[in-house]
Amino acid sequence: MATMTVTPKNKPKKVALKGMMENVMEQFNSASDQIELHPNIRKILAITNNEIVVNFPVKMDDGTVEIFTGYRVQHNNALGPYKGGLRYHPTVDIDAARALAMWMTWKTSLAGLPYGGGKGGIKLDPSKYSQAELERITRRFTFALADNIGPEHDIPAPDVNTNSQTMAWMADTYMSTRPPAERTANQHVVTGKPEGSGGLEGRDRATGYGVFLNIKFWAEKKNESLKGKKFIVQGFGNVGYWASHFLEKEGAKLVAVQDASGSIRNANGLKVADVFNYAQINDGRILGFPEAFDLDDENFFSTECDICIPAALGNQITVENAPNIKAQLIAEGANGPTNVDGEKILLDRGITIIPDILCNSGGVIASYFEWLQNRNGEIWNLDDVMTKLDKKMKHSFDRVCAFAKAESTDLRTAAFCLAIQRIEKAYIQRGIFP
Ligand SMILES: NC(=O)C1=CN([C@@H]2O[C@H](COP(=O)(O)OP(=O)(O)OC[C@H]3O[C@@H](n4cnc5c(N)ncnc54)[C@H](O)[C@@H]3O)[C@@H](O)[C@H]2O)C=CC1
Ligand SMILES: O=C(O)CCC(=O)C(=O)O
Repeated sequence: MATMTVTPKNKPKKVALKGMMENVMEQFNSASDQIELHPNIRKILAITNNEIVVNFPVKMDDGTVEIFTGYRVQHNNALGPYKGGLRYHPTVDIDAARALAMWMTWKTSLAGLPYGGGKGGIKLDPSKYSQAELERITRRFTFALADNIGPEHDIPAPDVNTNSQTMAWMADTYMSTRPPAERTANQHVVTGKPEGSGGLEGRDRATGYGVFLNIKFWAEKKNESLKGKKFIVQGFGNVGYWASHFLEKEGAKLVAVQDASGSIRNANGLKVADVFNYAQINDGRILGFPEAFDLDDENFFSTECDICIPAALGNQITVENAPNIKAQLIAEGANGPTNVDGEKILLDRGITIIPDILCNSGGVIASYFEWLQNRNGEIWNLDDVMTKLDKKMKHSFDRVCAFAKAESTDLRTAAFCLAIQRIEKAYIQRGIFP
């Protein structure tokens, strides 16, 4: 099934992206204290390597010119090229890009990939632009970034409101800036491309599948079945939809969904494919789905359920709603959906959180497979992709759980410790910081 076209919210909702940098720094500092990170390496990892901000003009359909601001933050490349998505959203700014780039560094490190971390995007509301305008915006942005990205330097991918079409435009524009003999050899400048243009079969579902796998591993550890478990999902785009799809296949029941248009619920279960199909013909919005009741956005997270999957934006679970969450498990599909203060409340209440850098790492792992496929001139099949993904995710899950148990700490701190330790080791091995 294709990735749904998603339009951003059209009504006010609390989205406090401002605190994302403070959150990721608190998480980093607490893990660094725990592992007694080398002070020099701590200094390096606490800041971003490069921050690229570009203002570029684009001609609109009506002939006027609009200026857009795009960002690419390259946090760290000690383990390999910068890697991470590009987001098109009104909340994109330098602070959000910095925080998201840092999370990418920890995510790629934890997953054992030969990558560092980067992230970026354009501050814009894509619902206000035609497809032709979005294509021109993407191509101008890529052209503006061209000297700062590259298949062995910085490799963007899809994120909120970007998809395989966006990546195809980016690859095409980037390749056109290279000398003729090098053009097609550069298609792995981005991952998440359409399958006909170097993309990997399975990259579309990889993040949601990875979220599902983490939930399955958690249930197996508790000797519980997912059959009949109730779950709620915030964000019904690429990640939220696919996570729901795989959970439903395993017998779990979707009981509430929230997207940018609003929230819906049905305690008897919402059919994932029906909600998806409804949104497809409704500008990507779930609100108004006939077999559901509307739900106040404020009450979404307090819906009765076993599993809660935030798969939209950052800072969604906070001190305001954490006390009312009913789920036993938060599986973070989004990046930074739980802020540090909200997390303390959840942990005190005995709720397990599978942290973003572990839970949603299926996407970047599949991106790595796509990059290898392009680099080696291969075409991988879906079965191989899913099997390899499964194996890698299980390995990460087990390592994080084992570390958390051995150190009597929570899963996020464990994931951060493992991720930072791998980077520390690389710096030390190079002999730069005796
Ligand atoms: N696409 C990928 O492969 C990966 C995505 N992620 C993260 O997962 C999250 C979702 O990404 P995608 O599914 O790719 O994006 P998407 O653009 O496909 O979907 C985003 C969804 O969030 C909803 N949304 C937006 N604002 C909202 C709000 N204020 N309240 C409730 N819902 C809202 C949208 O309506 C849409 O349903 C992001 O945090 C992203 O960084 C993480 C790893 C990989
Ligand atoms: O696939 C990728 O390279 C990165 C995806 C991403 O942006 C993320 O994991 O947050």
